[in-house]
Amino acid sequence: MTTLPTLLKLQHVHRRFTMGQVSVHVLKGIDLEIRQGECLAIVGPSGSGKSTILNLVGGLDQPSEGTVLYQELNLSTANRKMLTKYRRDEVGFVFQFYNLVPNLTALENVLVTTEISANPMDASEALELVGLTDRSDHFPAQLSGGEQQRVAIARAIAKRPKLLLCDEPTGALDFETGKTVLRLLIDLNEKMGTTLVIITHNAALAAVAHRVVHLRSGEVQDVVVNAHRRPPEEVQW
Ligand SMILES: Nc1ncnc2c1ncn2[C@@H]1O[C@H](COP(=O)(O)OP(=O)(O)OP(=O)(O)O)[C@@H](O)[C@H]1O
Repeated sequence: MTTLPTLLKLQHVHRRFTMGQVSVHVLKGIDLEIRQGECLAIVGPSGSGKSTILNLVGGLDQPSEGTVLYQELNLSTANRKMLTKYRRDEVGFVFQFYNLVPNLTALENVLVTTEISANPMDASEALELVGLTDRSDHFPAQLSGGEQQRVAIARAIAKRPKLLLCDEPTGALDFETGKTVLRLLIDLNEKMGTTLVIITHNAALAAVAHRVVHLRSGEVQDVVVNAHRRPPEEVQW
């Protein structure tokens, strides 16, 4: 994986949040590269700054200091319009609690994305990729947690993002269902070349990634290349 080109680069990134008199220094000088086509896991204890990094990488937030570069685009200085375009065209998001629209069917939830994307796949094709064609007309409440997460993944990938950002994607699922969802994400990474970033507090999950970033108190402790990646089916947690 070492020869893959860089897709996204964080340089000396700091993030402070100020509330009244109190300032919290959450990210303390992060240097990190995300490479094209890799599966990168970011692990660390609760509060270590994982979601804060994901928000910066996803163009949902900007650093207090330092640079976030997506290819030629400087996300740290980009204006709102540029960030919106970046999120719309380049990034898919998958969250722990799916974030589906409850009164839309599975297909309509995917259409929400495809209708505003430049080069989307058919919403039905995206549902087929996650194995849910027969559930297209079902509402989220009629689907299991794992199925809802698969709809959320279909929604995220339907716009063919270069980068798929997953925040605790299996966090609300039981062990077996979690493995199915993880398998789906790994397949997307391998078959479609989508760059995958998975953040989790569950270190065991990181065995499926090419590289693992260990985060502690807002600093990168180390970045480990997984010499022996495990298929999701073999991961225990
Ligand atoms: N908007 C904000 N305002 C103030 N503090 C914030 C804000 N966002 C995050 N923080 C603080 O930054 C720290 C890191 O939060 P973050 O959500 O990035 O951690 P995390 O590693 O993703 O944790 P978890 O695994 O619990 O989701 C926490 O102490 C949090 O309270």
